[in-house]
Amino acid sequence: MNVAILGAGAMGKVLSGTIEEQQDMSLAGIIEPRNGEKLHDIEGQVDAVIDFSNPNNLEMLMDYCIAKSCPAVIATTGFTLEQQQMIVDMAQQVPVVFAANFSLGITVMKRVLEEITPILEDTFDIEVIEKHHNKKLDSPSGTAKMLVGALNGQGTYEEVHGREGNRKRGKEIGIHAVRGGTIAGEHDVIFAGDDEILEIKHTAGSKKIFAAGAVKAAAFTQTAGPGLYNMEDVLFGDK
Ligand SMILES: NC(=O)C1=CN([C@@H]2O[C@H](COP(=O)(O)OP(=O)(O)OC[C@H]3O[C@@H](n4cnc5c(N)ncnc54)[C@H](OP(=O)(O)O)[C@@H]3O)[C@@H](O)[C@H]2O)C=CC1
Ligand SMILES: O=C(O)C1=N[C@H](C(=O)O)C[C@H](O)C1
Repeated sequence: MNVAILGAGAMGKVLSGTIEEQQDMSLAGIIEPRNGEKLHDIEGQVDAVIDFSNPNNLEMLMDYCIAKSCPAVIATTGFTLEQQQMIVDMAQQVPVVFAANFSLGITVMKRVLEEITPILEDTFDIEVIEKHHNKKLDSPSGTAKMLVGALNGQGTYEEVHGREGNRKRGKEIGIHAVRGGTIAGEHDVIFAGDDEILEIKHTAGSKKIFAAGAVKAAAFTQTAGPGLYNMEDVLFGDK
């Protein structure tokens, strides 16, 4: 299959290397919108577009994928609620895999959190700490938001970002974003109880894990009908 990449930044470059290593995949093109390049500039067959770029490029991605009936793998984070709705609408017409994190470890971590949170939530305080490189634009990370969604499925907790000031801790989940150096991505969920702490933590050793997951997602779209899918669907076949 021929895959186009939207975004020639850090992830776009790692992903192009990963695609070139695949036996049954080739790179149809890598598009950098900041240089005025457009998906429609790509000549030849495109079987899926993988987007690791910026929310500002969503309209270009939608226009192209709908016009060409081309599946999309959306890895970009930091979309507004309105843009997330645009992705839902787009998925009525073409297969879309949309996930804040394409690693196997985080996909499993989300499942683990959904399982254990109901057991712990009445007696343990929950805090989320994420750490990323100093080039990252959006905070907190898309993954942290997704994990908080799993922790706070019923919406019973106040979500407190970067706590400061003087007040007692309430029924809340604290969310903290650290930025520095070249950290590929770390997500730590802390359940703190009386005299005991349970931590569930994922550390990305490099950006390659996200590229590998995105390639799996692109392959998944080739046999999927129009619809919105996540990494659980890709890795565990939930749909
Ligand atoms: N779902 C997942 O598993 C993962 C998701 N991501 C997400 O992928 C996205 C890209 O990450 P990464 O490659 O590290 O980021 P980079 O900043 O290295 O690359 C982003 C690309 O998008 C371009 N871009 C940036 N701002 C704009 C803008 N305002 N309008 C148009 N284009 C823009 C950049 O151009 P320029 O260089 O000129 O700024 C660059 O080419 C991020 O949203 C990140 O959170 C990252 C890793 C894993
Ligand atoms: O920008 C990054 O680098 C990453 N972004 C994603 C996010 O916002 O969660 C996924 C991963 O943590 C790396």
